[in-house]
Amino acid sequence: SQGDQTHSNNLLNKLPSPPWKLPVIGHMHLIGSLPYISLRDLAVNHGPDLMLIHLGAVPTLVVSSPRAAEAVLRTHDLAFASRPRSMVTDIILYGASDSCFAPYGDHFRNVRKMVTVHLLHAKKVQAYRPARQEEVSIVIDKLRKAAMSAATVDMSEILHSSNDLICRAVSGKFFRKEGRNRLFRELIDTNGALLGGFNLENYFPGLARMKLVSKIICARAMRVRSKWDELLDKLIDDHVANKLLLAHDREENEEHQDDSAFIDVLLSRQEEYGFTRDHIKAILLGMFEAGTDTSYLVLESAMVELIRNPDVLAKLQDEVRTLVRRGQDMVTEDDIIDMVYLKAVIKETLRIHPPAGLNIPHLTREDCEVNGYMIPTGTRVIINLWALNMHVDFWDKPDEFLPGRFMDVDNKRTIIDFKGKDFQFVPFGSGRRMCPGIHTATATIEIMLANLVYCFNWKLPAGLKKEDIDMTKVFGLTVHRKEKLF
Ligand code: HEM
Repeated sequence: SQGDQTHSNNLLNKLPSPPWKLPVIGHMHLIGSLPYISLRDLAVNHGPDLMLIHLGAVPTLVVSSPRAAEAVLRTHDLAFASRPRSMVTDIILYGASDSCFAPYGDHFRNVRKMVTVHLLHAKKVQAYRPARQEEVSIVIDKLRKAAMSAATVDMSEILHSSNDLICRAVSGKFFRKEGRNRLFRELIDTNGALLGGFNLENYFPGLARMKLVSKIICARAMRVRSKWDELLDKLIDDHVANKLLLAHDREENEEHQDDSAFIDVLLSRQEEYGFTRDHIKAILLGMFEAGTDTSYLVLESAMVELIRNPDVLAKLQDEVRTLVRRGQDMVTEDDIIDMVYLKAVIKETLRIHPPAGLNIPHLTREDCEVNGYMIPTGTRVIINLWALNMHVDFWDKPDEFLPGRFMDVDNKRTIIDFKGKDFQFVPFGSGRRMCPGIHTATATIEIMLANLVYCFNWKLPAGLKKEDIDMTKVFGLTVHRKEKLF
């Protein structure tokens, strides 16, 4: 009601906020092409912990310090655990019934349980070991061929195929059938552009209510949605048809490990959870969306940093090559356990290049007091994960790539965890909305990176210096490099 709105605005107006707010667009003109950097720079002067920013007509709380992030993601986790809805998520994600954009409630808890208990828990991640090894060896073989003819390789393209690992886990071994992997890639890219970024309709709800504008937005989203729909329907039908066959195979194989694809697990528990076919599609789509681009971007950033920092690359190769038994063709996951420097390099990559610079927006479910300010129900909240990773109170020379900062004094283990407890470093978020894919992601990144540096020595194409690597980034649901890495 009008009264609630006024009450809410009165509370929000007490928060620190940058001046220069304009009519209609609010602070929008202050946000550059990389919002996490613009927002950090604004926060330094206008709200180092909490800052209110008006993006179009929508007031948004921006959280920029580890202290404030802890208050929001841990102390008041439950109050901050919902997600804002938008026309686009409603269309593309079947009424936001997936695991990423579902508002907090019974359905969300159900989906989250399905995802954490049956799809992404540590044991399941273990069961995918052979599949990971196989997918990594496909990449290594491609590189061996290129190396033999001393050809320049497009690393962005090669590493993009680490997405195949997730597509395979989600949809089964035969995802390459009929060029589906290529279609996945195309659709995931389009989704990222639609769901992430600063889409106008999210910030000008008035605009979205206008018939013509909403027609245009809907048409764009519907086009993507119908392509997904077709692909997911085919996948589901295939799997239903194969179910009997699979059940038979299972009985044959007593030593069976549960490496069945997410889609099969979902279908086998559909009734138990009361999921509709649309729910299943939304959950599958959410997994493709959240699971694919992220790991590949970390790998690409890691390779960029290793090329820019040859001493780090040498040290990493030394560790990996020492710990792998002589004569082994490839690194296995058993070899990785003691590779401490490898883990430090991955952490430092996640710190400087978190694939999600800002987390997925949260929405408050009730009025809640944080740091002396009352945050009203229904407030949109962004946590600037990148700003936490760069915070000068917590990091020495934050701009420099120094994996050693994550090693303990004896070089025996890494320090500062990314499991959501050290709030200066939460690249996976923390609390009820924390990334459930953390084990899958780390397993994928570790085995791929270890093999890349074990099997090959790396340098830039002739004539290119490391200063020449273009570090320009592009912002969407995830943060991409503008130029490919050769
Ligand atoms: C390096 C790789 C990855 C990073 C850095 C990452 C990071 C994140 C972040 C920051 C969030 C949002 C947290 C929040 O809103 O507070 C998130 C959510 C999520 N991630 Fe990941 N992620 C990665 C890989 C994966 C993978 C491989 C999967 C699945 C296979 C996955 C599945 C999800 C899901 C389902 C959510 C939504 C959770 C919810 O809303 O309850 N992620 N991730």
